[in-house]
Amino acid sequence: MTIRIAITPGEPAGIGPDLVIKLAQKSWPVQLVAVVDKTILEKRAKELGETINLIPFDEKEDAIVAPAGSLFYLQIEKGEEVTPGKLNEANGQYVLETLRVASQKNMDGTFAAVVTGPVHKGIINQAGISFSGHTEFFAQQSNTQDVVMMLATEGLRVALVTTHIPLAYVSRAITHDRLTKVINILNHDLQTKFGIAQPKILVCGLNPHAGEGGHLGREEIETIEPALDALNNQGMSLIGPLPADTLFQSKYLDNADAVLAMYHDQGLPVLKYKGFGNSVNITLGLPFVRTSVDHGTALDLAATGQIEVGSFDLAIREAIKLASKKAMN
Ligand SMILES: NC(=O)c1ccc[n+]([C@@H]2O[C@H](COP(=O)([O-])OP(=O)(O)OC[C@H]3O[C@@H](n4cnc5c(N)ncnc54)[C@H](O)[C@@H]3O)[C@@H](O)[C@H]2O)c1
Ligand SMILES: N[C@H](C(=O)O)[C@H](O)COP(=O)(O)O
Repeated sequence: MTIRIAITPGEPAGIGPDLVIKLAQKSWPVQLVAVVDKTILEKRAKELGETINLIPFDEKEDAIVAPAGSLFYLQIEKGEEVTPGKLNEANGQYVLETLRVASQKNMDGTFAAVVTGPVHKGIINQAGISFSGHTEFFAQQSNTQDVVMMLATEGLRVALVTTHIPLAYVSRAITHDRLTKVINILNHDLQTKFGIAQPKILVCGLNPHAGEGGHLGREEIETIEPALDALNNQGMSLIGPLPADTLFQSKYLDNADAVLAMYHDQGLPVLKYKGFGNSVNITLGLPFVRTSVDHGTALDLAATGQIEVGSFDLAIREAIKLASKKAMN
């Protein structure tokens, strides 16, 4: 059976439409369906000097693969005309609607996965909608209490305890309960989605030098160590809390399956330094498969043709892999 995957191009003034147009130039072994206002893709294709044949998606028909240069689309009306590189809050609601529809149609089984292009969190908030990221939005849409953001590149996986919150809130968000839930999801998904029987997870401390025995912060002693001890006693292989500044070296990473960072900019700069443009963002713990790019809207490059498509390509390939595995179980 042919798998169907939803694609949301994200912020229309950014490079999301360009990515979709470029990747539709090749053939895929699944039915890709862009959840989009088709006029955005038509206009951007013209600006890029590319051609794309857009086919209306009918969910009642059997899933079929589109030939190279063609792409199925599910129409969502945009707010206003799009100028490449220029954010317009009048399209904030449109962007969210593409995500809402993709989420709902993953929940009802129409699609086997969703691959998201980059959105601009700021402009959605400026449109009056509180939004911190796809990860949190899809969790809310699917009524999932706890999900985990994990980015992966060749040789490194980094998952996060906290995601899109101000640094000032991080310490109080790292609780025994949150750590336990995140680690359970990470451990479970490494086993079931990535086939690792006994995942080895390196866990970062929060403070410099993992708190230096309590002299540079006490979260390690009071919260992180007790949570890791309890989970290790249940049979997990968690190592830490380790100083985050020295754990990203092959001595530790070669024997590990993932690193768990306490906050966004503790783990992701390392991951992106190693593999920016060749990494994928995977949401663990959701009831459906969701992957995404490792980069943002790159407003400066919209409609220039100067973009790298590696991360989006990888995000689609990873979604196909994960959705195929899920379909077989
Ligand atoms: N998956 C997502 O939705 C996602 C991910 C990261 C950032 N963002 C959002 O994107 C917006 C802009 O963020 P930013 O400026 O920090 O990061 P960015 O990734 O948009 O840009 C950082 C730099 O990388 C370059 N770049 C990014 N993607 C590229 C590509 N595919 N090919 C070539 N060059 C590329 C840009 O030109 C820029 O110089 C923010 O609103 C942020 O929240 C969204
Ligand atoms: N934290 C992600 C990154 O730095 O690549 C990015 O902001 C996207 O997050 P969502 O998938 O939750 O939108």
